[in-house]
Amino acid sequence: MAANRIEKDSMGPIDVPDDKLWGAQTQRSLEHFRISTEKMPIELVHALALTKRAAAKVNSDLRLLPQERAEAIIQAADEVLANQHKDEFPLAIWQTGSGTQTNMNMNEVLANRASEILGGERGMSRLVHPNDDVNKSQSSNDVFPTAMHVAAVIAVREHLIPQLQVLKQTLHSKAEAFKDIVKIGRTHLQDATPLTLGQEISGWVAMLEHNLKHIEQSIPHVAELALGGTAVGTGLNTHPEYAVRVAKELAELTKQPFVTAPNKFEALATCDALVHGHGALKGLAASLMKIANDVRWLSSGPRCGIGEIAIPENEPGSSIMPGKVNPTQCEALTMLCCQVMGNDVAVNIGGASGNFELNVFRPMVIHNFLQSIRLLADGMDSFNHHCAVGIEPNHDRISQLLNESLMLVTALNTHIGYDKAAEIAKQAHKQGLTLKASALKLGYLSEEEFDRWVRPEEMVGSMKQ
Ligand SMILES: O=C(O)C[C@H](O)C(=O)O
Repeated sequence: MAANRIEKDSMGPIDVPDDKLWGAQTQRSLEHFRISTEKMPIELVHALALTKRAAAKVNSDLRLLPQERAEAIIQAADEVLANQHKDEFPLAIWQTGSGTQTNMNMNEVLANRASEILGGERGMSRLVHPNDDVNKSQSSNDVFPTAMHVAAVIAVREHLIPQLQVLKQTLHSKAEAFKDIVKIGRTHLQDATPLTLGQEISGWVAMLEHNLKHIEQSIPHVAELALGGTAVGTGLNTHPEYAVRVAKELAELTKQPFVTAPNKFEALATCDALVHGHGALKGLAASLMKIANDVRWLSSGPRCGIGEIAIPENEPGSSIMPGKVNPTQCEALTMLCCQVMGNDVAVNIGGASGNFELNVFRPMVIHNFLQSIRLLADGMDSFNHHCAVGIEPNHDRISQLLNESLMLVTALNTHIGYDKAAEIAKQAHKQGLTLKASALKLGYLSEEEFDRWVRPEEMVGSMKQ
């Protein structure tokens, strides 16, 4: 057991383990919110350290904070960014809705560590104050939303978008490689007219292209930062140049397009940017769900399903059925898409529930947002490497199903009319005949006409993928 020291806040003294850098408010939160296992995500902790670093620099430049103290805070923040203090941020997502306790957790850790860097000690005789120095020109109400946006933009641009581009490229190569393979189409889960496998996959690629655009279009709003609004958006206790300077500093530190929010009241009172951004993530989940479902249906079998494509066989599928292999990557991807859609509902309800000057659903919103990004990015990476790259056509099965299909009859519409063509198809289906045999039996056309008119490869149109 580590020894304790006494830390104090406005509520009075409280014991804190001596080996920890956090202070009284972190300790109170730990004791009052023993709720579930979800902790503040590391991406958010890092974004908060970046925000504190930027604020200390700008406060020092504006001569509001002694340079020596600012440098110590910056060094402490850099240590957090280098994961040297990763056990110092133990707080639950399910805490105050403004994120104040996590903001104070960071303020306390940086103040105690900066004090040590300056040759002082941690605890009540520290040389750096959590509120007066580390939190200078700030309120949780502008700091926490800023850290949320910093974490979200970095996660989207550095983790999600690269994986989305890789999967899109893999599917594009498949669409090109399979552009001449004619197969039967399906609508309503019933046989329809033919298309090429390349055309079918090109639809998936176009879906991902649209998803990418929707996600990119959501970034500028998320790149607006609340910092400088302080408690209610008015900027009380800040220098007039602070908001613009601190956003610029964060943009330089992260190489991301951050700007100060033009309206701090909106930035504090809502989570609209993340609601909109998560909407784009939800859209991606909807697309991935359709793609993964199509892949597993097309690869179903191996003997008794559709079986038009083969996918990599990665691991045994069954503990009881020998030799069975399952489309497990599709299953993982569709499951995580469900989770992202659920997260979207939670983000929407949280975003819709702000009151007056502040939205207090923030830890939940950022927890869901970052989880959705991790799920989608890792999920696409896994699906790409262990499934999509290995998709191959099963030529025999594709031509078998194509030639057995009744909807090739659609090509006869323009020659003998819909009604006679329908009669041919229905008779073929009822009597188990091929289309040609049925057509000849009804006497609506000659064998030579059938062969000339019913040509699947000429039914796929000129739609390029
Ligand atoms: O923690 C703060 O800076 C403000 C707090 O969220 C509040 O508005 O009560």
